[in-house]
Amino acid sequence: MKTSIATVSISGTLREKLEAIAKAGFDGIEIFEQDFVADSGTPREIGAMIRDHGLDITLFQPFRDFEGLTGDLRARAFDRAKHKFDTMTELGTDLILICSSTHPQALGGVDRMADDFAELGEIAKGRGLRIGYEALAWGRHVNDHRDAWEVVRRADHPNVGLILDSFHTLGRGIDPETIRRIPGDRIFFVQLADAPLIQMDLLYWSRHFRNMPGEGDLDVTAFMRAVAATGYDGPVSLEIFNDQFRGGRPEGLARDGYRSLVALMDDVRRTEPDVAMELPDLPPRVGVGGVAFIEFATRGDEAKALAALLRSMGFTHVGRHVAKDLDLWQQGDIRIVLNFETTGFASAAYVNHGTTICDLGLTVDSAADTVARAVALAASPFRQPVGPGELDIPAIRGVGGSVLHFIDEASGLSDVWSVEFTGGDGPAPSGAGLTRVDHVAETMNYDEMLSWALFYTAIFDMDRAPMVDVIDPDGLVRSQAIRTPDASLRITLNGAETHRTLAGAFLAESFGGAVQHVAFATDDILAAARAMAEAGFEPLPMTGNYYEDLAARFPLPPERIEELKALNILYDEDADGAFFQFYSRPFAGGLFFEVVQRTGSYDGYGAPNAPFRIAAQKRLGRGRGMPKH
Ligand SMILES: O=C(O)c1ccc(O)c(O)c1
Ligand SMILES: [Mg+2]
Repeated sequence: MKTSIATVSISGTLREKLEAIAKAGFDGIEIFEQDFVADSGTPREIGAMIRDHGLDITLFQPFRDFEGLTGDLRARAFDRAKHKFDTMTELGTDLILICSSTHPQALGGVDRMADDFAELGEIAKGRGLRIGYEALAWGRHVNDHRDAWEVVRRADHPNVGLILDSFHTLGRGIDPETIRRIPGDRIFFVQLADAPLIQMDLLYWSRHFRNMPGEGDLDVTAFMRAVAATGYDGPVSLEIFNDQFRGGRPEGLARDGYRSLVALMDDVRRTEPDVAMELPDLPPRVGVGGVAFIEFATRGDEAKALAALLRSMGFTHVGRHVAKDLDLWQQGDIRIVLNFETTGFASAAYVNHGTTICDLGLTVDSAADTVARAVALAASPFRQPVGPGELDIPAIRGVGGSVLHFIDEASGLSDVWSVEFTGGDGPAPSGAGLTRVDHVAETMNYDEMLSWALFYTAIFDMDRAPMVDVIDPDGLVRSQAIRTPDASLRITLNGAETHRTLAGAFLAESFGGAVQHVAFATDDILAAARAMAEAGFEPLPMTGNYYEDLAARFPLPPERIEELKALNILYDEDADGAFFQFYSRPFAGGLFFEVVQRTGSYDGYGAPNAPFRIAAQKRLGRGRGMPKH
């Protein structure tokens, strides 16, 4: 299998696109006519430039409105095609994509169209070229790959084959299993794209909303499994038309494309074991047991305020690092590391962002496999010199340049607390009854959300929940939750579109994406809130109106509402269960903590409460220079 990507999928000039595509590791490109026409080089020079980047030209496209015409129009279509054949020869590519006609005068009739293709196939053959026919989902007479295949089958010419595009098949709701019946050697090319499920005109949806496989809602894996089962062994190529990508960074897009393609082909290989595929070996998606630790880079007054906040939430300062300036705090299964070092990675994070969560530790099945899979999927490994007495804990780069460390039992890495910390191996203090990390919320620019969702779901065994809109009084924040099947790890990605939202202001102040809040789980939120109040914790104050509204929305007994109000606890429920949550006040530029209790199988994050939480936080400001505790 050769990997390929259409030049339309990436932003920039043709030269910038080629740099990024080659660097990401693709074998080839589909050259789009527009990219080619806009470049100042001759076809021969452009072909050479592409090959100089180590890339093949897997396809030249698109050629429109060819089949089903009569008289002069038909003759002109053949002349246009011959012209393109000349260009292809100069460029050095042998395959052209002909998409099904949308011409108002094109006639239907499978045999008529087959005759057109047989005739053009013969001309192509004379020049050593091949033509591939793709059904556009909005084609005038042909808009289904089964009909395009019938035209190709009847054309019965060795230089005429079928081109499949996952968008056109899946976007129209056509069962991809129908592909299994097509002989693999009659399929000349395969294009892949995903898309979010949105009700809209097919053409508009296709030209503006496609995204990388795994970033949308189409079953591209089922499509590719069916293709692989035919024995097809030609290029697998991404063809992504997306407005947001047109303005993105070429390198990031090419890397995401490569990541999505390798993850997809790896899934196909695991589910279609008879299919032979040349693909580097990579471990399967990684199972995650939960958050092992959360590390803050912090100093000075902010560090003192953070320690006081942790104490008021029931955490205990249980240990010190044997060699470094690190404190370990614990409650239940939650471990928080405060890193005060003035050299190294955490220090750099502090200098760049102020107090920040610079590192997340995840408990995984195998730390070594996690890094191997992540690196095979183009994630960046992270290394720091290992000091005396320290364990070498595998790590990669995560959101906004932060770090993800991986801890497992098999390699003894879970002993890090007793090995590296004095006092780190005592019994877990129960404190206010916070038991574990419920979720970690990362804030980022809206246009980075797809990329980070892909990062997590490609590397880990995690799935996306539907996107929800969070209404900030000053703009919209989109929120995308991803979680492991057993909810042992939940991450919410919050995409801010303006700097006036709370999330956007945090982004501006922290200079890029980062964890903005961490939610801790408890089995008894009333007891936890009371214990914390006694320890001096100051919750985010909610309004009286909120509780009036709660009484109207839910049939809760008045005493219950009074209890929630007294403790500033927010409430939500759905058909599956109930959700209770309260918040800390913002600290260190907009970070905050949350405490939650889930009952039944409530799986959300209290999105209906978010506008009121955000308004309350905005009333308090972002907590830079907040009074010392
Ligand atoms: O939107 C289009 O016209 C178009 C062109 C070429 C393709 O391969 C395709 O899938 C769509
Ligand atoms: Mg296509």
